Amino acid sequence: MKHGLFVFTRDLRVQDNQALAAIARQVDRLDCLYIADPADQQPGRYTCRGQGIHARRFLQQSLSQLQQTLQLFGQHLHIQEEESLTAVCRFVQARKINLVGQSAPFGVYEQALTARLAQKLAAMGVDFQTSWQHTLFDRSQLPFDLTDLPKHFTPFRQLVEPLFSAVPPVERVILLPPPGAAPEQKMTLSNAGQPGNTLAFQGGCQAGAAHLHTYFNTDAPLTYKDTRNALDCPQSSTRFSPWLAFGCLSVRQIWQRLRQFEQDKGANQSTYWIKFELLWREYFHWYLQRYQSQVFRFAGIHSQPPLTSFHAGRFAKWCMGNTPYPLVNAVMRQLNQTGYISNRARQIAASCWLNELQGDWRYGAAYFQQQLIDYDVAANWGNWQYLAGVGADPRGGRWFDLHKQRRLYDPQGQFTRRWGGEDCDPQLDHQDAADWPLPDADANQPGRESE
Ligand SMILES: Cc1cc2nc3c(=O)[nH]c(=O)nc-3n(C[C@H](O)[C@H](O)[C@H](O)COP(=O)(O)OP(=O)(O)OC[C@H]3O[C@@H](n4cnc5c(N)ncnc54)[C@H](O)[C@@H]3O)c2cc1C
Repeated sequence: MKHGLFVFTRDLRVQDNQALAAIARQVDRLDCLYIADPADQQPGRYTCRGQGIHARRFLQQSLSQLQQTLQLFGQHLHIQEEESLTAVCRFVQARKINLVGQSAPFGVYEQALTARLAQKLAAMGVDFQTSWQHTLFDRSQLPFDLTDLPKHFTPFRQLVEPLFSAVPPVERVILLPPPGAAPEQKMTLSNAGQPGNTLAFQGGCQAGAAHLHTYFNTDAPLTYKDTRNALDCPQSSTRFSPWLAFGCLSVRQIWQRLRQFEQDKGANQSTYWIKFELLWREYFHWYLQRYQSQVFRFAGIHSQPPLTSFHAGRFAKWCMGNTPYPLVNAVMRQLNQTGYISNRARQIAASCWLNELQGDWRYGAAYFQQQLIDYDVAANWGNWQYLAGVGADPRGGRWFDLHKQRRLYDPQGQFTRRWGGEDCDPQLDHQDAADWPLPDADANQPGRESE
C-alpha cells in the first residue's frame, strides 16, 4: 500500500493541478496538507510586517474553498501553522508516508527551502516529486536555453508567440485516492481578520472559476485593450491576478477559456492583448528563473545601482498616501484599503517613489509585496526593476509625468476624490528643531545658559 502526501503551496486548486494529479496517480491513499509557515508573517529586510491583511484573508478564504472542493472528492485538507520543513517531516513520520509531492516553487527562497526538504526526505527514505506548473509553457517548450532568455520582453514575445497553439491542455481531475486519517480539528489561519470582510475579491478556486466564467460571459474581453488602463473600474481589466497569485486558477485555465471565447465571439486586438499581458507574466516568471537572487539586488541585472536612496520621511508619506501628489495619494490609499490597484496605478505610484521621491526601488517593491492581494514575486520584483531601470526595460527606466497621467486617467478628479487623495501634506520634506536647531529658539530654552 503506497501512502502519498500532497503539499499545497501556491496552487490552491484541484482542477489543472498537475502536481496533485501526478501524485494521485501513484498512490493508494493520499493526504493533503497546507502549511502556513509563521515565517511568512515576519517582517522582511525592507518591511515591517510580512504578508498583509488582504492577502492573508484571501488565503484564508482560498483554503476554506479548497477544503470544500477536496471534500467533493472524499478528501480532507490538513492545515498546519508551523515551520514548513518540521511540519512536513513530522507529518510524514506520523503517517508513514512513502511519497511526497508538491508544485515546483518559482520563488528563490521557496526553491532553497524545497531543496532542503528534498534532502531531509531523502535521508528519511521517502520519495519526493515536484512538477512545474506556474507558467503557460513548460521549460522544455521554450525555444531557447534559459541562460539565453532575451533581456527584453519584445524578443521573448516574438520567440514564444509561434507556440500559442502548443500551450498544454488543462488537466481535469476526476478522482482522488481516499484519505488517511481526517484532520484532528478544522483549522483557520491566525491573523486573517474577521471572516465577513470588505475584500473586493473572494479567495478560492470556486470563486476563481466563477469569476472566469462571469468575465468571459460578458463582452468585456472585446474592449480590454481600450479599457485596461482605467484606474478604478472592475470590468476594465480581467482581475484574474489574485486567483493566479494563489494558484486558485491556473494560467492555462485562463488561456483555454480565452481561446474558447475567441472561437465563440471572434478574436480581435483586445483578446490578443489579454494574451500579450499574460505573456508579460510568463516573461517575468522565466526572468526570475534566469536571474534568481539578482531580481532583488539594488543594481538588478545590471552592474550600476541607480542614484536613488532611502528617505525615511518620504517613504512613510508615500506608503500612507500623504505626498504632495493627490493622484499618487489616492492610489496608495486604495492599495492600503483594498490590496488591489490597477496596472496603471501601480506604474504611477512606483514612478513617483522612484522619480519624484528619489527612493530606493527595493523599498517600494517590498511595500507592494506586503500590501498587494495578488503579490507574485516574479511579477512584482520584475516590474519594479523594469521601472527602476535595473531590469528588462530597453529604455533604462520609466518616468510617468504625474500631470499628464492625471489628465489622461482622472481628468474629472473622481478617482482622486473617491480615495481622498487631495487631503494631503503639500510639502514633501520637513525640517524641525531636531534636524536644524534654531539658535535663537535654543537660547530661550529654560535651563540653558548662553556662552
Ligand atoms: C510596480 C508593479 C508591481 C506589480 N506587481 C504585481 C504583482 O505582485 N502580482 C501581479 O500579478 N502583477 C503585478 N503587476 C502586474 C500588473 O499590474 C497586474 O498583474 C495587474 O494589474 C493585475 O490586474 P488584472 O488581473 O486585471 O490584469 P490584466 O490587465 O487583466 O492582465 C491579465 C493578466 O496578465 C498578467 N499581467 C498583466 N500585466 C502584467 C505585468 N505588467 N507584469 C506581469 N504580469 C502581468 C497578470 O497575470 C494579469 O492578471 C505589477 C505591475 C507593476 C507596474
